[in-house]
Amino acid sequence: MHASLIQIAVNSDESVNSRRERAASLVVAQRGADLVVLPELWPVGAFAYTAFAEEAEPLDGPTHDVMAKAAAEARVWLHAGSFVERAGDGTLYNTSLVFSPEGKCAAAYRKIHRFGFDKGEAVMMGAGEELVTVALPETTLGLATCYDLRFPEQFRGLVDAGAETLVVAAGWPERRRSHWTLLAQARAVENQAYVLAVGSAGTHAGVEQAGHSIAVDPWGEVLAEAGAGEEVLTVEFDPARTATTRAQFPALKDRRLGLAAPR
Ligand SMILES: O=C(O)CCC(=O)C(=O)O
Repeated sequence: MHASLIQIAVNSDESVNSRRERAASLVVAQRGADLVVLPELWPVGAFAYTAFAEEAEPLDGPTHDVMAKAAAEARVWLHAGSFVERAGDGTLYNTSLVFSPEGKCAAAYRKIHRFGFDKGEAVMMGAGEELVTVALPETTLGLATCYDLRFPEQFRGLVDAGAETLVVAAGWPERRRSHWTLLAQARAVENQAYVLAVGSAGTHAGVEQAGHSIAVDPWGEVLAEAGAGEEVLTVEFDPARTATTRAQFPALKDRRLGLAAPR
């Protein structure tokens, strides 16, 4: 399988419309890939909290339409990263969309773990309540967004639901880049799954983005890693290796669930 991870730059001096058009061109240029992935909240910027309400869109808004068209034009499966969704009741969500090569929306995932503690996304957005997997012809994707990467139970839940390739769309800050790389490898090793973790580049709202998108195999080996700037990271991988790794080193079968609480 050939995946293209689009580490787009999200800088404050570019408009949302311009970046949307640029992202679409980058997707279309990946024709020939099987899967293309964009990062978290790339239209507005993951830390541009003050613009969230103004740039919020319905599920079938401009980002949906532009990305559906780009997926169909490129004939690829497209994880279009996330955007600020305004639901029917007015609640904002950090929502990722996945499109088929025909441009049909195959899945929507609302970020489960909101970042910011007592500010930003954590107080401005609603939390997703559902795990989301997407069955591609070659592999089943399990979806996660940025801060979710710190919560192994979400990934185990995705594996229990059949995920073989874990896709993380992020807007991870440079300040904690060492955590990003370490956690991406940890999620791959403990779940014996591919991890495709896609961050953004650039600086917005005063927060420098880490870049360093990374593809990790089910043994925890790094297959490819981007630098800090805008870049399309391409990676070839054999999806069957998830099953062979799990069969040859069957640690997932040794899980002990339902242990007694300490006395
Ligand atoms: O967990 C982190 O260090 C970064 C999380 C984050 O930036 C986010 O979820 O938007």
